Order: sequence, then C-alpha cells, then structure tokens
Amino acid sequence: MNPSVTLPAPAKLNLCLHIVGRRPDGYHELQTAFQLLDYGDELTFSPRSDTDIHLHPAIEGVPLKDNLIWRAAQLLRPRARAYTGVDITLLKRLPMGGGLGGGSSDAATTLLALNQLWDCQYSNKELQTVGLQLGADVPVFVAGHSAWAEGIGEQLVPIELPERWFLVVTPPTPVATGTIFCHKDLTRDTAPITVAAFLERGGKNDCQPLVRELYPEVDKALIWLENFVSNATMSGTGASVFASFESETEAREVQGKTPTDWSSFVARGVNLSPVHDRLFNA
Ligand SMILES: C[C@](O)(CO)[C@H](O)COP(=O)(O)OP(=O)(O)OC[C@H]1O[C@@H](n2ccc(N)nc2=O)[C@H](O)[C@@H]1O
Ligand SMILES: Nc1ncnc2c1ncn2[C@@H]1O[C@H](COP(=O)(O)OP(=O)(O)OP(=O)(O)O)[C@@H](O)[C@H]1O
Repeated sequence: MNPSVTLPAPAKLNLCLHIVGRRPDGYHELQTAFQLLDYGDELTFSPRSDTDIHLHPAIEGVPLKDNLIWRAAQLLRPRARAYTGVDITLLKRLPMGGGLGGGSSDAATTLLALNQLWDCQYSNKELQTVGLQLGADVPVFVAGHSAWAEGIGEQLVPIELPERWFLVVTPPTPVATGTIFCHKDLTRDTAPITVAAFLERGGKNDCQPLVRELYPEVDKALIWLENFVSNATMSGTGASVFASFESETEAREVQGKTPTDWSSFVARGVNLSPVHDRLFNA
C-alpha cells in the first residue's frame, strides 16, 4: 500500500429483497440480489508517525465510537502485525439511511485497506466474518462482487448481472432499517426462490409496501419514477428508489426532471467492486 491511498466505498442496490423467515434472535432471513454500483463514498488512508487513529470529518449525529469506520479499525487493531497510526478522511456522497449501504461500505473499505496497511493477514472470507459483526450488509462489500445473498445477507453467491445504468433518487426522509424490520405489518413469509428463478424473472422488495405506507415521500418518489419506467423499485428498507436503463443518456434524461428537493445520481451497475478493482487488479 502507498503512503497515502484513496479508495472507493461503493453503493449497493437490492434488486429484490425477499423476507423468507425470522431467526430466534429476531434477525430476518432474506434472499436478496446485491447490485454493486460504480458510485459511492471515498476514503483516504494516510499513515501517521504516531499510534493515533484520526477520522475526519465527523458525521453529524454519529458519535465517533458508533462510526462504522472507527469500529472497523478497532476490530482489526488487535490483529495488526505492522501497526501504525492512520488519518482516515471520508468524502461522504451516499445519503445516510438511504438503503444504499453507505455506512456498511465505508466499514468494508476500511477493513480491506487496514488489513493490508497493518498486515493483519486475514483472508477475504475471514474479513467477511469480522465485517458481519458491524452489519448484515458489510460482507458483500468485503467480498467485492455483485451477489445473490441468503441468511441475513452473509451467505453470498457471486452473480454476473448485465452492467446497466441506474438512476437512484433519494427523498429527504431517512428510514431506520431497525424500525422497518421490527414492524408488525412487515411481510415475513415469502416463499424462497432459486437464484436461477430470480435471474429469469426478477423479484420484489417485501419492505416496499410498508415503507410506502409509513413514509409518503418514498411513495411519491416511486409514483414519480413510474411516470418514466415500469421497473421502479425501492432499495433495502429505503428511502432510495431506483430504475434501470440501457444507456447513461436515458438515465440522465430522467434525472434532469427530478424534483429539486430529492437527491439523485446516475451510476453504472458493476459486477466487480471498484475497491477490489483498485486494490487487487492494479
Ligand atoms: C435491508 C438491508 O440493507 C438489505 O441489504 C440489510 O438487510 C440491512 O443491513 P444493515 O443495515 O447492515 O443492518 P444491520 O445494521 O445489521 O441491522 C439493523 C437492524 O435491522 C434488523 N435486521 C437487519 C438485517 C436482517 N437480516 N434482519 C434484521 O432484522 C435488525 O433489527 C437490526 O438491528
Ligand atoms: N460511516 C458511516 N456512514 C454512514 N452512516 C454511519 C456510519 N457509521 C455509522 N453510521 C450509522 O449507520 C446508519 C445507517 O447508515 P447507512 O448510510 O449505512 O444507511 P443505509 O444506506 O440505510 O444502510 P442499509 O442499506 O445498510 O440499511 C446511519 O444512520 C448512522 O447512524
């Protein structure tokens, strides 16, 4: 690793999200297709001459000890064979509580970067297990490939998806994942399907009807997107909604009409994570 390195922390979309059961500990058993995007946050890691870890800027409303980047660093530190202090600078692009996995991806990029910088010698599979302690969405970002996921999202099978363009629109209504998963009206009994069935026929998002009901802005965003496409879907537990397009031009044309109080971006769906491309394919 170079003295200072800047790495992407890509977003994900859940192309479908089926809830097929609930574990005794309350976590839900899912089937989901994770589509990685070539758009996201960015983290810069600069080794220091002392032993401190500094993270900046702070995220408003998130104490340092709860920041997933900080927590990822603390999990790796005891395993370091070549420990050094590090400045971590975060360029936050992904909306928080947006269903795009921003915090999880920040954590995964931190695990991947510090595993190298500190010579922790974790295999990728071991790093996925470490990451799962931070959140159900972390393993897929550590694994680094678009994937079909089962369990709570940690049993991953890499899949090759067509590299389409996506318009992602986020109304300013953060949705707390825990609130949706705890809700009594959530559909929890979708029959499991095979990955082949998903690749042939697609799927649905079991959280979408409930989130539409609880968060009218998400409902509005889906209705708006449905004016242009037939495949508008919510990612994760929202609040982001998305649609796929054959070309960047088509996606940008619709983006140009997005109401100004909603944030949006256009990105390409990728099979290999941009962070893996940088770290392992250079
Ligand atoms: C909705 C998804 O984003 C789809 O990819 C993920 O399942 C959520 O992943 P995440 O944000 O990393 O979630 P975590 O931080 O692990 O969990 C947040 C809360 O969501 C609930 N949760 C999460 C994942 C899961 N399979 N079942 C759950 O019931 C739990 O109540 C948990 O306390
Ligand atoms: N580095 C971080 N970036 C963003 N959020 C963080 C970070 N560290 C901790 N958090 C906390 O995690 C919560 C969820 O953030 P995140 O951006 O991952 O939401 P999300 O996109 O809805 O995630 P998911 O799709 O995994 O449910 C935030 O509201 C915040 O309190």
